[in-house]
Amino acid sequence: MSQINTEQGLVISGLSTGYRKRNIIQHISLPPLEAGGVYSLIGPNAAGKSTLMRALAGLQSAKGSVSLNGFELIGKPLADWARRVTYMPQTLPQGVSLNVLESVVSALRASPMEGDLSSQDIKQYAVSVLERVGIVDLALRNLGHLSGGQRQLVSLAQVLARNPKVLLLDEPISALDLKHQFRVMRLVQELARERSMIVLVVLHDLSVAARWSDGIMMLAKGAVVATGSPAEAITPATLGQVYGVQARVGHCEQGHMQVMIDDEL
Ligand SMILES: Nc1ncnc2c1ncn2[C@@H]1O[C@H](COP(=O)(O)OP(=O)(O)OP(=O)(O)O)[C@@H](O)[C@H]1O
Repeated sequence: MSQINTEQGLVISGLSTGYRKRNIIQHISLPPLEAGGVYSLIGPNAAGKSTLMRALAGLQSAKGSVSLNGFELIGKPLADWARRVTYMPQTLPQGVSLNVLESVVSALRASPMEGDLSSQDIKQYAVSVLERVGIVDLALRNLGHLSGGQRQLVSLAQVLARNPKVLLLDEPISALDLKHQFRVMRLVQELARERSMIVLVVLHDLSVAARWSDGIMMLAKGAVVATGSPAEAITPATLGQVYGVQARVGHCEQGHMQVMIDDEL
């Protein structure tokens, strides 16, 4: 049996998961993810990022250890995960006949963290979350009538409203324009700090990942290839090995890391 783990943060150790006929994530261990930190999970298509995220949300059976502040989650009922971890999947809500505000309220009502809030309090809180995400003007619009980017912002509001200890975001800015990408990443970082939340986010834009992350986990073929600070994990060598590209890593005038691709290898 596993030892009692007193380590703080989210600790992933010897984790394996996959599908009925195929193991995808192969016995991975990561440095602890700390409260208040934003961590990016990066890697090529089909590396296993979403599979790992679903396992960390308790939505897929897994072996090994996932512990939060010493509480082992593997083997526990979904309710134990849901009290601590909220997951925003890659796919966006479709054709739901709710308006935006109602959809955030119903996400809150479904949340085990709702507590004893009155209906009025829940609604006010939902409005404050829409304000924070910058979409309060969409509050009364039907979800089914929104653009892809607007729906992605609503999904984000739904998960942020639940105020989890661990927030898992699977490609949360894939449908957003440049300004909204920036705004969402800044908001996610601010909320992680304010609420001492652990955020793990899947991103494909490595310059964005480098700019907003406290730590990077680079995954390829279900295994961890590099971890550490953005500068430690994102290098021409790891980019060549994992993505098969000839890349340069530089810095812009403001000092932010920039990843540039020169060619395929
Ligand atoms: N429901 C499923 N049943 C069987 N295999 C699956 C299922 N979902 C994903 N896979 C397989 O698991 C592997 C990892 O997929 P996953 O979606 O985790 O990758 P990813 O890194 O998130 O990719 P992307 O960047 O393209 O979103 C792929 O080979 C995929 O075909």
